[in-house]
Amino acid sequence: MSDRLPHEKGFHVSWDQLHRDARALAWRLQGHGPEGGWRAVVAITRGGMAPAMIVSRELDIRTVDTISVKSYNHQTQAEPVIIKHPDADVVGDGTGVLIVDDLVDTGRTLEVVRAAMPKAHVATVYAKPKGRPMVDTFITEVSQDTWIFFPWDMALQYVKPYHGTDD
Ligand SMILES: O=P(O)(O)OC[C@H]1O[C@H](OP(=O)(O)OP(=O)(O)O)[C@H](O)[C@@H]1O
Ligand code: HPA
Ligand SMILES: [Mg+2]
Repeated sequence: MSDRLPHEKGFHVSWDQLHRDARALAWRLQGHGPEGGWRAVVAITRGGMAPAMIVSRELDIRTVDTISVKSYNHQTQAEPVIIKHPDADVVGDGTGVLIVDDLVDTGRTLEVVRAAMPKAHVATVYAKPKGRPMVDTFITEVSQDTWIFFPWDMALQYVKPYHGTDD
């Protein structure tokens, strides 16, 4: 985690917001594939799976595969390694393939994914400035010192009312 901290700000994303932003991503991608259209979606597990489901539903892409990149060993960042590849028959050199992830931060994950599928189109819902050059299409940019909290990592909880507090 070391080079991902500290984060001054938090950007909290609800399921509803994620759904709308992933739909906006699909809208932006529609009709922008190569000749013949988008052939397949490859989700970067695990965070890319929910956005990939929404994008593939909106664009009616039935072929969906996954790529799994392991970047962290306990809490130490190591060189990212692909521990599960998508089906080679599905992706080929990546032409017409949409790679989907929830966000790009430093861009290290996408670096290895792009190297494996150089001709694929990379789309993320959110992007931070450092990793932005690794993405072809995204929806919302947040600053590098912002931590994005996704709905699968959060729960609704009680918040104390303002009254009765000193300031
Ligand atoms: O641009 P980077 O600095 O490489 O960071 C972005 C990646 O980090 C997170 O995944 P993580 O490796 O934490 O795994 P997860 O998706 O399984 O939560 C996020 O979902 C992106 O895939
Ligand atoms: O801002 C973030 N939020 C959640 N997971 C992440 N992985 C890298 N950066 C982030
Ligand atoms: Mg991830």
